Amino acid sequence: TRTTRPQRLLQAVSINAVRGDPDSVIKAIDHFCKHTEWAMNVGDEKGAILDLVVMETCPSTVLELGTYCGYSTVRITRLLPPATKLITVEMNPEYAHVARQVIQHAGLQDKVCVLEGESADLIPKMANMFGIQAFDFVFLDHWKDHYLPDIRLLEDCGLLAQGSVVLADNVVCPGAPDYLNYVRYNLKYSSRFYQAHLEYTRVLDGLERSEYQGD
Ligand SMILES: O=C(NCCCCCn1ccnc1)c1cc(-c2ccc(F)cc2)cc(O)c1O
Ligand SMILES: [Mg+2]
Repeated sequence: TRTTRPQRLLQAVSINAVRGDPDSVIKAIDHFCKHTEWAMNVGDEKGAILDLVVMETCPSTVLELGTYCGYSTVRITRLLPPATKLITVEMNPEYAHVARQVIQHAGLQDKVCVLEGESADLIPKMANMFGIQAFDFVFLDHWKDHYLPDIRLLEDCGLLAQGSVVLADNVVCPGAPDYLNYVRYNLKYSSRFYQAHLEYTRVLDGLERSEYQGD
């Protein structure tokens, strides 16, 4: 049977990227998506904004919702100091399997935990599972209609603290209008928009950075 797009992306990584070198993994995926086959990674343009927000946040606990093939997982984790941990949630087992191999190729497997399952089921268990209080940085890149319910769930589970930064991909395309309305007009958040383009295209898109102001 035909291979899947994530499997073809992984093959491009295993052929073109240097084991243990996260930047070569990122470059191999971007090259594959620009020249061979589009895939829904955050990409290089929005990825550079993601890098800046991560670096200015200096997080010690990170949550990503929506792993896909692990591109943004590698982008974020390569910037984290040694003692930090990144938890990433993927409900599609096939995506999760490819992501683990991409993350391993980058040599970052010891700093990443790929959780398979629904974010709504997993979020309430995270404090106990990992012995954490709050996440310093959250990257939203899963189903766009789950952004709002999941940020509310993170609040209700006490997993956001004053200064926690939530960065959301695709707030223009495909869009997350209910989420944008919530973070922009709710006094619990200080929010700003970063205009960019849909990965590997000229279609308008952007990221929304929302800082939790505390309860
Ligand atoms: O749907 C997206 N991501 C979620 C994938 C499934 C997540 C599963 N999951 C993981 C955890 N819980 C649930 C997405 C889509 C597009 C896009 C844009 C234009 C277009 F024409 C087609 C597609 C671009 C992105 O950047 C995206 O992120
Ligand atoms: Mg996305």
